[in-house]
Amino acid sequence: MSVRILERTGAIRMRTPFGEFSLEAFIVAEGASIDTHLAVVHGQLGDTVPVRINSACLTSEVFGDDRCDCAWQLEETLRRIVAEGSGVVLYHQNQEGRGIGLFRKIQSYRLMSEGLTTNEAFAALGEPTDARTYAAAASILDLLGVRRVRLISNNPTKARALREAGLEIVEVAEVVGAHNPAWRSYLLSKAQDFGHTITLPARTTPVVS
Ligand SMILES: Nc1nc2c(ncn2[C@@H]2O[C@H](COP(=O)(O)OP(=O)(O)OP(=O)(O)O)[C@@H](O)[C@H]2O)c(=O)[nH]1
Ligand SMILES: [Zn+2]
Repeated sequence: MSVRILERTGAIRMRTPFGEFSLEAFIVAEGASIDTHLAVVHGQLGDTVPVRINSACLTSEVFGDDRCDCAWQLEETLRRIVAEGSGVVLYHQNQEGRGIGLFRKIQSYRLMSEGLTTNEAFAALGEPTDARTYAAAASILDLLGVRRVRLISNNPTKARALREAGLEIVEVAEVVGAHNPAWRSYLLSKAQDFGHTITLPARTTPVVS
């Protein structure tokens, strides 16, 4: 589907607990949909650029809901980018709930609290399990002059989409919140049901004396 960037704001400066970033908003048309996307940039972008494509997860990022590691992934990415000196986060607010939107995502959580798996919940709602596309991300990267990417992600679909759009992916770096037991079943479900590359340490069995 063809993507057109209709408008861009120009960058503003953001000072965050992780460091300084510039932030720019873009209005992007993709087929019939028109959405706002953000590019968050740190430092002078080099030849190979650390990049994360981040789908909104309001429950985690605003309220700290502990069912998923989304807020931690975003924060960890910002920390890594600052440590490395430069990089880009593309933040897609319209991709909440893997593209089904906030209302439908909460409905899917409700169904999951009644015992359905993630996939069963999407099926019950008549939604595709992952409605996201990454053409807007590729177009914004192009505008920013990014050609070679070190992708910070566990999702092989994101890497494939950027490659198909003509970007060179030199590495895919996992970003897995393996340290928090609360996220374990979420991460296992992503690896099993969505084919994500997620390395988890084996669960240690408590020694009973
Ligand atoms: N509907 C629904 N959406 C979920 C569920 N769990 C996570 N999400 C959404 O999935 C998206 C996760 O986005 P990303 O952080 O880009 O994650 P990803 O596609 O797994 O890829 P990486 O994090 O890059 O490895 C967010 O939009 C969440 O709101 C769920 O159980 N149901
Ligand atoms: Zn989440």
